[in-house]
Amino acid sequence: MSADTLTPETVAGPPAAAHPLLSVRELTVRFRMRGGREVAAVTDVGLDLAPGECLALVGESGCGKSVLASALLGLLPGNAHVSGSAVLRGPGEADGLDLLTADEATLARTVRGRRVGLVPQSPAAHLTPVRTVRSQLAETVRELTGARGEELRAATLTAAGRAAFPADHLDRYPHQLSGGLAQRAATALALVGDAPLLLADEPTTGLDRDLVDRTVDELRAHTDEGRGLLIITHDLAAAERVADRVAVMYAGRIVELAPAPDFFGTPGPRHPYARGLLEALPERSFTPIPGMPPELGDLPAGCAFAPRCDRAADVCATVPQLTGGVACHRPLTAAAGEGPAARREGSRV
Ligand SMILES: Nc1ncnc2c1ncn2[C@@H]1O[C@H](COP(=O)(O)OP(=O)(O)OP(=O)(O)O)[C@@H](O)[C@H]1O
Ligand code: NI
Repeated sequence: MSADTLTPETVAGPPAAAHPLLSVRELTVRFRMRGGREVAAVTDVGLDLAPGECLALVGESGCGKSVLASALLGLLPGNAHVSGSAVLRGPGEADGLDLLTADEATLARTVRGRRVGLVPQSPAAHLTPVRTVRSQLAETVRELTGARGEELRAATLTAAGRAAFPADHLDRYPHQLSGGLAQRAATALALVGDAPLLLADEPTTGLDRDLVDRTVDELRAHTDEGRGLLIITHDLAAAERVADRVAVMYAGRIVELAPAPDFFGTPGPRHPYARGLLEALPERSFTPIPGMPPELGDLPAGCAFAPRCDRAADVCATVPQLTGGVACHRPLTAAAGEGPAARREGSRV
């Protein structure tokens, strides 16, 4: 394209940046409990996922990661109130489909398993108890690819192999599987349709390190040819291995969104909570974050992390917005020698 054909839109970036695969805006999920109490599971979440990108969503237990994934698939229970938007776009599709307002028939027929795949957090609960893994896998392969006969048998074996599910266990029923094998069966099922967007919720629970690496590498391979991967994980080493960007969630909000090399390397995390998560790792300073996450039904006013934060000040009495990739009034700066890289060098010399 010559310079004189450039419009403000083309100057702003390539088409991939202009049309992300997934655009989430102001996603909020509240559960209405008996007695009128509300649980703010997800608050004002915004993020984009580009074609071919892997985003890792990390954060302590109960911070809203799985609720976010369930919202994208229309799988929340009836007492959930959802607002905001989550637009999924096919290649070259400018408008896309808002997953939050799509009707159940659309979600069931065209979204779940086809446009959006899910590796569920509790695989045992998602496998059909009365059927063998082979039968469940074959049915999914047949439905999503149309394969029949010998082709179907071979494709079923290939699907099992992608998630390192051993062929000699295919005739077992879910209750005959260990947690790790059930996890691999669920991963195999989720990979079958090569869905443009894959949500993997704790896909490596119960796996040893070799299998963790193999599983996340296979999930990462899913992003070839412009597919996207949102991986929810407690395993920061796995996130570092496969993610392009990291989103850190705390008490229902995204508090940091950063390129993975910046986050895990230099300058390191900028939100004090994100730094705390990294520093809690045994291979870092092995120091837990003091205190406990707040109750989502009873959030403090202002920054929800302030009661646990060694940098909290008066300004933290208001909720910080996510600007420039961090939602903190007093973010860490590498220049001040506060990043984890600087701390590590200081403590190990
Ligand atoms: N059906 C529901 N009704 C009421 N509250 C719910 C419901 N489902 C989830 N929650 C609440 O929403 C919050 C977020 O839960 P979520 O499962 O998303 O956490 P998570 O970040 O995935 O944690 P983990 O890492 O343990 O899987 C929790 O406090 C949970 O109690
Ligand atoms: Ni979860």
